[in-house]
Amino acid sequence: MSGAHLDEWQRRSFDISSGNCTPEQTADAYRAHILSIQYAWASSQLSQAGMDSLLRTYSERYAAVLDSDDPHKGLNNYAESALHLARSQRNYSDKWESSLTMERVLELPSIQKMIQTVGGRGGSQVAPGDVNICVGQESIGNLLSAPFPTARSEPSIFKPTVPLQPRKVEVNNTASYPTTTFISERPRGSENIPGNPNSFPRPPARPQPVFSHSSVPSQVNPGPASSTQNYQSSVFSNPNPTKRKNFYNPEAGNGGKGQHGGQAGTDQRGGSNFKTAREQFIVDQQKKHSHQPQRGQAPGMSAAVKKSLGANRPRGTFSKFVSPMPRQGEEEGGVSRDSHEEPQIMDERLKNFEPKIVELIMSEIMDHGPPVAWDDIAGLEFAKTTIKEIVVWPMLRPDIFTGLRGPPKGILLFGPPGTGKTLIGKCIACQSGATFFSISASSLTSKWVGEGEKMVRALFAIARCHQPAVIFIDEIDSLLSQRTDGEHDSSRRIKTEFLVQLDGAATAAEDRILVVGATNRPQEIDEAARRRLAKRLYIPLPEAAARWQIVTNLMAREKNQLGESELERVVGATEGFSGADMTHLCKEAALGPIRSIQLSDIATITADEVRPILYNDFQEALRTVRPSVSAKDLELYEEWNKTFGCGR
Ligand SMILES: Nc1ncnc2c1ncn2[C@@H]1O[C@H](COP(=O)(O)OP(=O)(O)OP(=O)(O)O)[C@@H](O)[C@H]1O
Ligand SMILES: [Mg+2]
Repeated sequence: MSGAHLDEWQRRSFDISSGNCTPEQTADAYRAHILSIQYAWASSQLSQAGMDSLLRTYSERYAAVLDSDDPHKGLNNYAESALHLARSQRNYSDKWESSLTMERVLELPSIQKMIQTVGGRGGSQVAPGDVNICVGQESIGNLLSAPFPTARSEPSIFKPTVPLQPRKVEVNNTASYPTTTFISERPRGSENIPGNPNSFPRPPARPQPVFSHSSVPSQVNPGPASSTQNYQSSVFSNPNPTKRKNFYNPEAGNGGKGQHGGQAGTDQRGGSNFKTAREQFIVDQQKKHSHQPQRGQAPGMSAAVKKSLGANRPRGTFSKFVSPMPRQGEEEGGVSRDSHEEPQIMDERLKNFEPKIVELIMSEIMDHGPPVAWDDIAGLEFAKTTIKEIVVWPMLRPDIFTGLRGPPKGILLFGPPGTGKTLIGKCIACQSGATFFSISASSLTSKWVGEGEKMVRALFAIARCHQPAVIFIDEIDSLLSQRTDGEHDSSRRIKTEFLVQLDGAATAAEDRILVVGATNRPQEIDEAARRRLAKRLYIPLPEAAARWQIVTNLMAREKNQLGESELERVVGATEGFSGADMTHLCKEAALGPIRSIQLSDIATITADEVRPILYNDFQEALRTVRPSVSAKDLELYEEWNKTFGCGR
């Protein structure tokens, strides 16, 4: 380095090390050092290696002073200056401020020209309300360009013979010039916000908005009718009417009054997503109903639509009552019923029932669970055929199932536990297409004396309103067990009411209500009820073919290596098993591959690596799964079937 540079360098270094420098001076000194180093290198007074070394040293020291948050040693101004930089950035959230002021706007050439134009046409007659100037994005251009050429061609507009009233304009008389000017400074983007208070601040003493459609007829001295219309049409000949309206007539969106206000409101809706509360309600209702599930049924089975009727809704103290009544216009027989629910009117036949009870019954309507097809029920061919004959066909062709061919009004499915009685009930619900009520005995028995029989009456009344209907009562023995002397009066009354209703349903030929009861204790059913459940179908334990089908159906969904002969051996080993036992056995066997996995691998093994189900797994499972129906029990069922059953 040159001598001068070195002297300067030394002086600065001395200053820094003296300890008398402020952080600002230290930083300056280091910055000067860095510049000197660069200068020395650029003028070949310093080698590259020396420059690198010195630059690194002094850059670090300089940075240390800048970033140090010790007020005696550092500036700690890095973040500050960054924030300062950030603050300087203009962004859209900054409030936009126009450079136009009240005073300056009058100096604008266009304003001057306008003033001259008006003045040249006898400006003294121009009332304050004739000129409105809005300083904003587009409004000034629109106002200045649109109305005045029109005004020139139709001078009557601006030369009213009757002195004009102070009118619908915001007046700002800051200047001595008689023309009334209203200047509004708006933040950018506020013009599309209806009712935005920023968009048009108005002094309270002047309640009418500028160019308000609704205010024009009432505020302006009418003059010639055509004048008013021309005036308005020229004012609103904006290529973007919606925008203009939003800006000038914030009330339009709120259902502006009067001819123009109404129109503006309509236009605005057309241009935006605004909906009235009623429109929104209708849209919501349509959406809701378009998602309402319909019962699965064959095409053409419109008569057999199952309504959910509120069964999907969670029940609670405050849950809204959904009337189960058929809608107006719905045919009595339910033939033209569709799934579209609308607010329903109370059915005459149900007016005597408490809504609470009706709702409770409606909540018992079987929901549309996973669909069950007839083929999902293994075996039980006789029962299935009979039920189809009694339930499905008469529902489809009520015209030919009349008179003696009329179907029975009551079915009893009885048999050992786990043989598919409830499954058949679900299948009827899915396949018959009738309104399906699934009632458990417990829902009909209430702790309130007298409620139970009301429930039974309401149940049948509602079913009558929703014909064709199937009332499925699982475990019917608990509801219709034999009446004994010692039993409680209320349960006795429920039974009696049930029998009466069952009788009514059975004798009313035109009613299409079918009661299906299921029980595994048929011998406990009251004899009067037994008579009314005329078709008593035995649901026996599955035979070999049915067991085969159950295993095949279940295994089809799993990875397995079960050969034909092995399957046969499984079927042979499960004599006396119910359908539920077979399902249990398959579940147990399916766990075999999982049990064979090492405990250490269970967390990491992929589903594909799990081995298929083998015959061995069934053998293992057969060690733990036993039939749930004893031979003795079976004899009782066989006996009862022989005595009361309708099977062959
Ligand atoms: N015939 C069958 N075909 C296919 N699966 C069956 C059959 N019978 C029973 N199952 C299986 O057993 C399960 C229990 O059947 P379900 O509930 O219908 O028996 P249930 O006769 O109503 O018994 P319970 O008298 O104890 O009420 C069914 O979910 C089904 O998986
Ligand atoms: Mg059952």
